[in-house]
Amino acid sequence: MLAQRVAYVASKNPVKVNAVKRALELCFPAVVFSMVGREAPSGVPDQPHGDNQTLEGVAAASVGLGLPNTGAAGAEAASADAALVVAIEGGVGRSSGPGSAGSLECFAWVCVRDPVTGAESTARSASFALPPPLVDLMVRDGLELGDADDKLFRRTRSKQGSGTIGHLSNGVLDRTEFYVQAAVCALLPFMQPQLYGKEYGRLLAGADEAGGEGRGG
Ligand SMILES: O=P(O)(O)OP(=O)(O)OP(=O)(O)OC[C@H]1O[C@@H](n2cnc3c(O)ncnc32)[C@H](O)[C@@H]1O
Repeated sequence: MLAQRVAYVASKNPVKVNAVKRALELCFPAVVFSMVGREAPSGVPDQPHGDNQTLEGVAAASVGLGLPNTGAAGAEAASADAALVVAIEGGVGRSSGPGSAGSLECFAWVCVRDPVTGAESTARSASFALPPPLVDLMVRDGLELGDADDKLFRRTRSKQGSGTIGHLSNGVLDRTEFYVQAAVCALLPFMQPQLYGKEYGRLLAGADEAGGEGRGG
């Protein structure tokens, strides 16, 4: 019998919930996850700028949703079935790469927390350069990337669909896939607790027990 666990995502954006679900399924094939998406305060602007602000937002969101004794959501997350809390925060920042130095690039940070042990892991996504017409709308009109994208490419709620990366890559890579890889990277310590530390081991220990019980019965 497969172990059942609840995974909390600090957003209701289906792109983020689906990306985390796919990453968890790939990383932990012996566990069946039910996903709960809830908004959690990041304490940073809707469009975070730079690595520091984006990281600050993703860390705050994962704590706000998952820590025990932070209200009903926290208590629930601390229950035996609660496996992990995952937050993803998209950010933009100045690129330092040759050829694109000074232009804006888009990236995300992912933070994964075990709400019981407090073990935490973060990873940064890949990044891509934003084209000048999009940057103009963001800088001149103060729009967040998703709104600038909708306006420039005449789309609706693009941030809940293929995202800017989906449009720019002609569908080669969509926002969900873009986040799946980053989420897998953030999950590595939870997959290899014998290498990263026993505080990351609760999920697998629980899954092994449930799998063992199932095989025995
Ligand atoms: O509901 P929440 O969780 O806030 O989801 P969001 O999509 O609004 O929140 P983020 O803070 O993660 O994203 C910041 C902005 O980056 C935008 N964005 C659009 N396409 C993107 C892409 O392909 N990759 C990363 N960010 C993208 C997104 O639409 C937002 O306007």
